[in-house]
Amino acid sequence: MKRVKAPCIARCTSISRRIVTQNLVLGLRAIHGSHAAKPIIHVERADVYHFGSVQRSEAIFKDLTWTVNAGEAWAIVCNSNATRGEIFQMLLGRRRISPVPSKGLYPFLSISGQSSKDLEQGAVLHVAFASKKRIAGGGFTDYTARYGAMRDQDGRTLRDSLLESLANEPLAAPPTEFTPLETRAAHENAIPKDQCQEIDQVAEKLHLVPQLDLPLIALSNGQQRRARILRSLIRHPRLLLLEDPFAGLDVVQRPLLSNLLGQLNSEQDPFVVMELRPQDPMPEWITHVAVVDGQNFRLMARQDYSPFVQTDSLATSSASPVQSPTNASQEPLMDLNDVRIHYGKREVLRDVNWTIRPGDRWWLRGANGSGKTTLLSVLTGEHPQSYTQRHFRMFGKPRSQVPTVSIQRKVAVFTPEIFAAFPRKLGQGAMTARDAIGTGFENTYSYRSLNVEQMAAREELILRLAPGSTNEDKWQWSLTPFAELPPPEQALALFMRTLVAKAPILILDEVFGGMDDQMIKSCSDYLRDSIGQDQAVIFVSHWEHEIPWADVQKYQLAEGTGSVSVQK
Ligand SMILES: Nc1ncnc2c1ncn2[C@@H]1O[C@H](COP(=O)(O)OP(=O)(O)OP(=O)(O)O)[C@@H](O)[C@H]1O
Repeated sequence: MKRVKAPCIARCTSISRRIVTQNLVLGLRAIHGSHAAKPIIHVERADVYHFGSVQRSEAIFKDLTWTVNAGEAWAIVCNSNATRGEIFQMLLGRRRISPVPSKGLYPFLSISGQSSKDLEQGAVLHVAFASKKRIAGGGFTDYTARYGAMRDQDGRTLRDSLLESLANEPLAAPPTEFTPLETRAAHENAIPKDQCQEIDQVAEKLHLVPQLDLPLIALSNGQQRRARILRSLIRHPRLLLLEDPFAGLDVVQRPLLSNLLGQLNSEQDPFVVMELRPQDPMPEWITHVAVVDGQNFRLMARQDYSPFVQTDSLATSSASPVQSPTNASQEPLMDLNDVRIHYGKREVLRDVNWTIRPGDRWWLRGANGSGKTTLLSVLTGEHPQSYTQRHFRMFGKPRSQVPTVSIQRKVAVFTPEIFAAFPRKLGQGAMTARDAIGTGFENTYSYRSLNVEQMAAREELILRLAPGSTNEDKWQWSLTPFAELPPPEQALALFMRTLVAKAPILILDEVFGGMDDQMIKSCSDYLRDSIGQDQAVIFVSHWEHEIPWADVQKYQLAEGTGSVSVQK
């Protein structure tokens, strides 16, 4: 069994005592109130609005009727950017429902539905991964701190943060008639005896045990996503709402997580409702699908659902895939020999040998935590250890002789970290979509004025890729404050930011992760047909169907070891 730190046990015990008292009170109240099986979610012929809107024409959804019963497994698929996530916002009490459901939004909780009381008690938990529209203060957050010389014992670990969230947030919703008998008994007696033990158990199911005692900041993107699900599960919600749970997960983790969620839902502990992207494969265990098209909400049995897009390779659907030019004689843009990155004794990358030349099209692959982001931070010069590599040349010079500002102009980057960190200020000093795109010339994060040529390059890109059917629509879109755009359109703007300066190297890490099908198609077409033959592209994705080129060189990071093999 996993080693448990002594302070952790002490903290666990006090947390447990508090939870036990809370659960006894809440549990008895809910069990007495429960009758026959009641729906989990129930809305009937309701219109859904943002708070403050009154006109029926302003409704987000009209005539919404939806019932989720125990024994069913629901997925929501939203085909429109404007309404993505809105169903969950409604379920979280952040939208006005008219008329208010007479038996509450969650009849199974036996507590008045739309009041935030049951939500506060942790009965319904929501895990979303798309960036919030705006963040506190709206400024840029430095995502490079994790590349610093952090040792395993430094900083707040994942385990610390889980224990803190248990201590600070109310957990353990009241048991209901669907709560399994053993769980109900546990609620009534003295549960949970050892929160630390439970953290270990749930972490094992999510394949996160090795990460529990790592600094939180060190977790990779896919590890962080699973850690957020872990954080929710240990709080014992009765209903778990998950938005895009499979985005950013590698090919091994996706089915493992899907199986776990299917099992939890079938055990009704908790019930699970997911919102999936149209391009996501539908898990086997889903029995019902709700498709959101604009204001309409179409309900269907799983067998009647036909995916909006086929998950065939985008590359093979192209009539004329662009071939990489024969470029072996060209001077390398980047040349890495025996690159090694380590944190104390923890070796994240070793023996990395990679040559990137003009015109290359690379697909960088590897499991969650295999070191892709770390390797990219070496290529962008952001990783402090990029200076100390003995054999790392960029643009014909040793890395230590190339100023970071000059690298920023030559390497254009989109990563989930940049997407999350990009400033989302509103009001005075807010950037519009076109301002955000323009920051790509200097690869900065604040507004810069552009020269005439730069403005022309930006306009061309906006007319080609912005949403909208007319040039006027596209122009108007570009004037929208960046922070006001739905997350998929923010991703599109940051994709354009990467393209605008026609940098010699483009790094596109999970760039299509938050986009809708139409955007993916037009961005993919652009990458195939419109980027320069001399530009090199490094494309990172866990989804083969996202790769734009039929003819792509593959660079594989082997899981766990950081050793590298090259496949062509
Ligand atoms: N400062 C640090 N200290 C210790 N370990 C670290 C640190 N930063 C990263 N790591 C570890 O390095 C490994 C590689 O992380 P990285 O983010 O590069 O993975 P990745 O391949 O990009 O994963 P994902 O597909 O999930 O994005 C992870 O196991 C991570 O926990």
